[in-house]
Amino acid sequence: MATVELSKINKYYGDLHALKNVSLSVADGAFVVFVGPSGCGKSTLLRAIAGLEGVSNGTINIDGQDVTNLEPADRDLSMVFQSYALYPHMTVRANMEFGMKVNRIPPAERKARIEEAAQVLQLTELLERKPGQLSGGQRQRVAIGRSIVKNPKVFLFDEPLSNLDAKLRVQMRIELEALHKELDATMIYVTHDQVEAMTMADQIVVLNGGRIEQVGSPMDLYHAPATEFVAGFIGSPAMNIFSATNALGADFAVPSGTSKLGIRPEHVQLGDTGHAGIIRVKEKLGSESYLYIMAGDDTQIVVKTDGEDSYNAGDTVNMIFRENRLHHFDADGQTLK
Ligand SMILES: Nc1ncnc2c1ncn2[C@@H]1O[C@H](COP(=O)(O)OP(=O)(O)OP(=O)(O)O)[C@@H](O)[C@H]1O
Repeated sequence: MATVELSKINKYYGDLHALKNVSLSVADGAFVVFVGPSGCGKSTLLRAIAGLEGVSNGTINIDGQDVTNLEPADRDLSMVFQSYALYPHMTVRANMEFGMKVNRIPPAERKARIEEAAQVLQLTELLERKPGQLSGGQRQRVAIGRSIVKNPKVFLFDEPLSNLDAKLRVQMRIELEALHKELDATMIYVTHDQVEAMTMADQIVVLNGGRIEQVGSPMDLYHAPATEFVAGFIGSPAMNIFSATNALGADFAVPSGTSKLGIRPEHVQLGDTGHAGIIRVKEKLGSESYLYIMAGDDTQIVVKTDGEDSYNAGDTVNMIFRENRLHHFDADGQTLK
């Protein structure tokens, strides 16, 4: 277990400024998730912590030690990749043992660690199989097992669940959360799936264009996004964001300097009075539905309803906005307090 401290990290790939002055403190035992759109620098930042990628300037401390110029193998961390990166010709046991052999862990200790990890990850029956004889989820568990047996100070995960089908992804997500509690380990996890971020993280780090946009607990980010970008990125379906000066926005009393307004789909209700709109599309998800409503001025508002509602595409409806749930953004995309 360990803390991770990043201080003013910059990374250039030629002219491309991929990481811009990134500073971050990861607490001992925290589960921190990096999210952001494709190309925002998530993987680069994780690989920089791992030592797989050098930084142009700035420092990385793990457990109080400056590791900025250390080789990956000397940083005492382990990384689980999207591709699992298992050795196909080796059994599960040999895959898990390999790193420990390199680190000269004695055989009895290796055996004990493998058996313990196999039990936690339900791999005991599979230890003598080769990766080709395993399902995707089982392979992923082996990749995680290989990390656990190394007993690292910090676990790094680079989109480890994105090759799994939806059901298995949810299962593995829950297993990883349980594992985090059981090991009490510091974990840093990269994903572009904001549901994974919301459900797994103690702290979410939202990256945008190589910069940290906001750091906070999932609920902080959901309820108090610091910027329009975070407001639009966290939450599914996304927050409705519309101009403060169009026909819809002009109806609200807003703080001076407000350029745009935002409201989450569950904070708009349908009733007998309110802003009129026409339902363009209704998406039925079973337990809930999303109504895509045209509210004039080309403003589309998404409203979340329960799965039992009787609205249909083409219906005219009235929307009631819960004004205490409105978010106000200035012209620079900053949230107005
Ligand atoms: N080896 C490299 N050489 C040059 N540019 C790179 C290299 N690796 C990444 N980049 C660029 O750096 C930026 C950040 O890339 P990075 O892979 O960290 O993004 P990401 O947020 O992980 O994206 P994704 O979700 O698509 O994996 C991108 O513009 C990318 O094209």
